[in-house]
Amino acid sequence: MNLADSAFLRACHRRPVSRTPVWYMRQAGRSLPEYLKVREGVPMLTACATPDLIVEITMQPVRRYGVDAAIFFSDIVVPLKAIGVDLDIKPGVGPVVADPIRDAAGLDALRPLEPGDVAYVTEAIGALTGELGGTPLIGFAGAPFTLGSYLIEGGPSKNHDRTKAMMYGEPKLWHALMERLSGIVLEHLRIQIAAGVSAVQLFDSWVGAVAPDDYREFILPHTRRIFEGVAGVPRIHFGVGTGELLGVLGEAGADVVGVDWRVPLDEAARRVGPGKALQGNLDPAILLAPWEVVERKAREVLRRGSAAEGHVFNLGHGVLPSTDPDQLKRLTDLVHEYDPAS
Ligand SMILES: Cc1c2[nH]c(c1CCC(=O)O)Cc1[nH]c(c(CCC(=O)O)c1C)Cc1[nH]c(c(CCC(=O)O)c1C)Cc1[nH]c(c(C)c1CCC(=O)O)C2
Repeated sequence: MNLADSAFLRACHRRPVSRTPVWYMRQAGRSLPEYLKVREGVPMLTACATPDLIVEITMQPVRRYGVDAAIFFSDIVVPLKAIGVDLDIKPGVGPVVADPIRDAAGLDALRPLEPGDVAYVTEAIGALTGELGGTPLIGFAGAPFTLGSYLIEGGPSKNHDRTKAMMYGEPKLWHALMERLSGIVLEHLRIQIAAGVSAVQLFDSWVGAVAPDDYREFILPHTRRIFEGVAGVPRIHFGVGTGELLGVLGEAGADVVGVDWRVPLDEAARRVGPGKALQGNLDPAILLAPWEVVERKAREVLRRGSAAEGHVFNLGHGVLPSTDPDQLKRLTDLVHEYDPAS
């Protein structure tokens, strides 16, 4: 099948589809026994820099579930590690940064990214596009706010206090940091597109912590620059807890807006405005409930999703590690059996 005819790319472009496309954030990972097996004894960031492992892990959920898109196996901190930022991913914790950025001198750690820094990414994407055939591959990057939060806080954070303190208290430093990160993110996405990905997703996972006016002032110019720089493939923009931000996210320039489970998709379509497809939004925790509950809730997502100009079925955030893979397989089949014209 021709890639451009894939249900996923058609839905991103708001064209009619014969079935609703589906993939899952974090579809590759700890809920899969075959993932745990190949990751045995291999640190996360080592796996992310090893083309054979990247290819195998990216393919695992495609083989098992028959999803309509693959997502490149990596992490949002990979480009930062690649330019020499001293960080690690601690199991059960997340990214931890050795020297958090707190002042202008800290910006020196962020030099521009060059293709040679992530040659393993280019190599793995080349191999994957061959293996995937007609299944699109999604490239991704973390957005400047979410990456900035890890760099400023030094690790995962509940309230992003230091991040906001810099944003409100030192706006010049904040914008300088966002500018450096935008440059790195933009280059990382361009490298992935040049290597052959069919779509890109910008993960601004923690941006729901910010009010709409502050998003417009402190973040929007930077996300706009990124999306303008990668026109040519569908651009997906995702964050958690963004119900109040959906309107302003719609202004950032993506083709598809990812929605978490807190806002039903028909309401999200109204908030985002015309000219966008939506992606989402089953609560990942629902997959821990009996199948009958999953089925009822998934049908509700599909029904409400039909109010959007295009709908890519997904969870409202990543697959939880304790998810039974059989539930995801059944869910994938259910979405495929649903008639989007009904
Ligand atoms: C915030 C964020 C991170 N990383 C990412 C985000 C944005 C998406 C989101 O909001 O979930 C993005 C990411 N990280 C990973 C992927 C793989 C692709 C996919 O979606 O299948 C993607 C898209 C692999 C991973 N990234 C990570 C794992 C688990 C580590 C492991 O398996 O050893 C995987 C499979 C580690 C990681 N990296 C990060 C966290 C919070 C964690 C979890 C820490 C933990 O609980 O163990 C930072």
